[in-house]
Amino acid sequence: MIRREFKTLDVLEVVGQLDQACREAGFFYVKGHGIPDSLIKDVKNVSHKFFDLPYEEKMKIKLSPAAGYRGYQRIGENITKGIPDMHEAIDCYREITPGMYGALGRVIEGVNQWPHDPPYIKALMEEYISFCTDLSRKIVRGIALALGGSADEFEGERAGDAFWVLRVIGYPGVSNTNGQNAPENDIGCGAHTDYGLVTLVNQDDGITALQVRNQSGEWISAPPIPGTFVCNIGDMLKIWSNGIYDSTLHRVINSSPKYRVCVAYFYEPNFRCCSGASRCL
Ligand SMILES: O=C(O)CCC(=O)C(=O)O
Ligand SMILES: [Fe+2]
Repeated sequence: MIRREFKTLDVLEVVGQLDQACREAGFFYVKGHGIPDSLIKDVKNVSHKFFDLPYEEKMKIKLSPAAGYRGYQRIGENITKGIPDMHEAIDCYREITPGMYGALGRVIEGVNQWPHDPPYIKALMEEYISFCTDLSRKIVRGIALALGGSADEFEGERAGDAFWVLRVIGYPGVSNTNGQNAPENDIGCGAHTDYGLVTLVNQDDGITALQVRNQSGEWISAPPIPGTFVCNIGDMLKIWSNGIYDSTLHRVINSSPKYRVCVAYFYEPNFRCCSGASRCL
């Protein structure tokens, strides 16, 4: 009995902290999340190995309409507000079998394209995605409570079968020309808000590149804290919270000479949520 009361208090405390972070910043760190540290690191290590490969190798899993827009995207292919981003990436989505979502889903039907080497990468990434889905669901349950709803407010028809996205992103370091650092830092990812519910950012330790815009309009760094995820709110959660929580602008500038990897997991509503479910919006 006493144990139970303690548990309720713990939940209330975390929910209170979530509420404050979502109202004030739209960004927070998540620790004690239960995802094994070894898995979090392995995911980044295999990503580094992939981006280290020659361009022709990476192009073997090239993103294409025929592959449901899944696969490798070369540097500069991703555009934010008209400007090419200085990153390369592997884009993955919840897999969609033919006909699953009718005509609307056809464009994104397909399975993810994983590098062939190392052979275990597919299983590793799929395990990671499954952990991220569970963790995101828990965070969103906490957010639902923080908004005064029931814990499962955003489950079922809304996000019970999240159309998640995983982006494995690589940002080249600042090049060293004639022994001097280049004066200008390229924008790794231009200022944007994420469009979904919540994002889990698993970034390389030791490189500070992610920047978040605060309420005074200043860019604040969100440095990596080992063992944690940076989590941020997307536009759909802003809408579902009636604007009580805001999706915050952020950008990436890798000023370090080191190549930086970030594996970003985006937890989204169900694919059909806004087209088929009567409870939505
Ligand atoms: O690289 C990062 O730290 C964040 C990337 C990001 O904001 C995004 O992919 O939406
Ligand atoms: Fe983002």
